[in-house]
Amino acid sequence: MTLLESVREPADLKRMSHDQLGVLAEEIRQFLVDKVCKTGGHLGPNLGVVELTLALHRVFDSPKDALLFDVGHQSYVHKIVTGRHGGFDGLRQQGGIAGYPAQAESEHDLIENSHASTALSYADGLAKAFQLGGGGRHAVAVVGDGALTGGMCWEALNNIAADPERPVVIVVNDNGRSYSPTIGGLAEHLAALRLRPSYERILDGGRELLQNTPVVGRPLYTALHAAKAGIKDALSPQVMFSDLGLKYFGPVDGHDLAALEKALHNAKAFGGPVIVHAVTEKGHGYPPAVNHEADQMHQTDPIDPATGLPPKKGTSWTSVFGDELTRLGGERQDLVAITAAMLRSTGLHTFAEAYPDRWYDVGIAEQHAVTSAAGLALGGLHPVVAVYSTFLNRAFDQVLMDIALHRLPVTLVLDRAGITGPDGPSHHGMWDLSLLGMVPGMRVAAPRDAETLREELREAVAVSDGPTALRFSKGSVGEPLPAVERIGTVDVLRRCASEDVLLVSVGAFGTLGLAAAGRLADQGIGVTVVDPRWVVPVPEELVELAARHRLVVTVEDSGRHGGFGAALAAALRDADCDVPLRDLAVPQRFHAHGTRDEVLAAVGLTAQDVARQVTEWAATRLGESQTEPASAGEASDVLDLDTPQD
Ligand SMILES: Cc1ncc(C[n+]2csc(CCOP(=O)(O)OP(=O)(O)O)c2C)c(N)n1
Ligand SMILES: CC(=O)[C@@H](O)[C@H](O)COP(=O)(O)O
Ligand SMILES: [Mg+2]
Repeated sequence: MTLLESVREPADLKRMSHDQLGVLAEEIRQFLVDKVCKTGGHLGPNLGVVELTLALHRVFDSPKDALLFDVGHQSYVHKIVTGRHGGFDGLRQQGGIAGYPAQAESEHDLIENSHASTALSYADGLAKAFQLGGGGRHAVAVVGDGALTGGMCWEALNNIAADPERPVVIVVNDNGRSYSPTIGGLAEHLAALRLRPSYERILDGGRELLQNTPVVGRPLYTALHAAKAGIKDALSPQVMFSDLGLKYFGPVDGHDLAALEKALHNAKAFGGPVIVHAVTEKGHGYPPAVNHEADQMHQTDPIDPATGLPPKKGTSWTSVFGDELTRLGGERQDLVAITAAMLRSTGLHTFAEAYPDRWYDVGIAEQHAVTSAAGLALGGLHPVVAVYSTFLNRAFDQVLMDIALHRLPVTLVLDRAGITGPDGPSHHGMWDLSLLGMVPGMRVAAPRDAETLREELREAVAVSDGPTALRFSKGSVGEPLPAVERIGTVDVLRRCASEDVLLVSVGAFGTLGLAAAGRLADQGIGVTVVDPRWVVPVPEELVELAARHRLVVTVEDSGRHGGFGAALAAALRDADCDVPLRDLAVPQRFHAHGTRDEVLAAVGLTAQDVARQVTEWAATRLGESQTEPASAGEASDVLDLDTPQD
């Protein structure tokens, strides 16, 4: 049995010698590479926190002490040492362990957030609860240098520092990277500090020598120590942190277990809010990750462990967006781009390479991204803010009150909209339509393929009297879905003369809508399929078209509450139209991880499910005549004109 297999709980770590822990760390690294190369996941971040996590579980007593991981993508080692190493073959897979902490998996997992910059706020709250409960417990938060660029961290620090006895231990895991390299003034401070581990080692060595030198040694050491303190204060955010009332320990080599334990023990004994600054390397110990040119394998698909290379994938929505924005950037000098620490994963890197002065990385700071975009627009520019759909949640008030209230020309590009899959409930982009549908003056487009993405992006940045947004899925963009006709802004994808059933497919669900219509045609049910293209506000010509049908069905990869179907139903009511409408959408609950297709199947959003639902509704709404399946060879009694071959 390997040492890794022998670890069932954190207490097992406390019985190990440092030599054994060194062997264990290497076993864990090999284990992570073996498993995550097969399943995909956050390989780089977790390779960087092996020693740190071992030290944390040796010094503190989880779950009596609360161990919190900001974002939580770097919690695989924590899962390994809390009895879950057997679950890694199913990592991020349906029914398998999550890629983030999960309360249902372990008493050691407290927060499953995955949205960055929240751990310090949880820690502040937990620490207050521990103080009220009689003390003796610590709230320990591991926060990355990237997460530390998020505004909530500074709100929390302000509160944590308010009480000199607040039992909070903040472990800054400083590897110099977010998804993108970490930016900003704080990053500069941390970088200045990062230089110091060697400086500390030199001084430690000098201390040894001088303290053993008779007569002159000790006074000389005292003078040097004073000089060090002066340099340290001048050089470090220790001044910044200590001015905030936080004791600073570090920087500590985040791969030196003994040094980490020493710093954490000092922090634990301090009795008030402290910061331990650990300097780590993302991907540490696995060169394909350390040297990964894009993001040090922040998040990787399944890869060949020997080469670190993933299998070839199709053209992504993200790359279509990035390329078209770069083309637009050559035509429009007023276009500028903003990322929140995710330059490449949102596809903005091509624009950034082409126009180095017209893009901004604001750190993991979506609220600032949106309101600074408002500032750029007030300055006469047209900003394009690219974020993942789920992270826009955080900046809703900024969209509402800083952009829309001023009717500013800002375009939000929401990647990973709809069900994303392996990252689980906090990453499914299922709230953007519900949120943006509430914003006065907001216009939202949902492209169905590469061509409509290019077209709708151009339409969006052409709007100058208010905000616009585009939303598209994670992954490959799929086959072209040509229209047979355009009515206003609405594209007809499949025409049925009977005008019995109108199926409205939103965005990438155009494929789903056409496949369902094909199944229904086989049953003699004629369906016209349309793509609204612009889904907020509901196009008037769509309301008119729907009013002419006997049954309207909408399908959308977004939350049902406040989704497109709900908006179309309201528009039909406002038009005094009582055509029955059925809205098929993502149920308003948290959906566990799995592949995108698995999660969609679990909520009935497949062509088969949609066809079955429509058949049932048609039977009740349209009477028997529409549901008599045309017998083999007999033409169905529904004329399907111009029906494209499926
Ligand atoms: C609000 C929010 N925005 C963006 C992300 C996407 N994201 C996940 S991890 C990450 C980088 C985190 O960097 P850091 O905190 O330094 O941790 P590291 O990966 O370096 O260990 C980002 C941007 C997120 N999870 N939450
Ligand atoms: C933790 C985080 O927010 C991302 O790293 C998340 O894993 C999304 O990754 P993709 O960029 O693969 O969608
Ligand atoms: Mg980092």
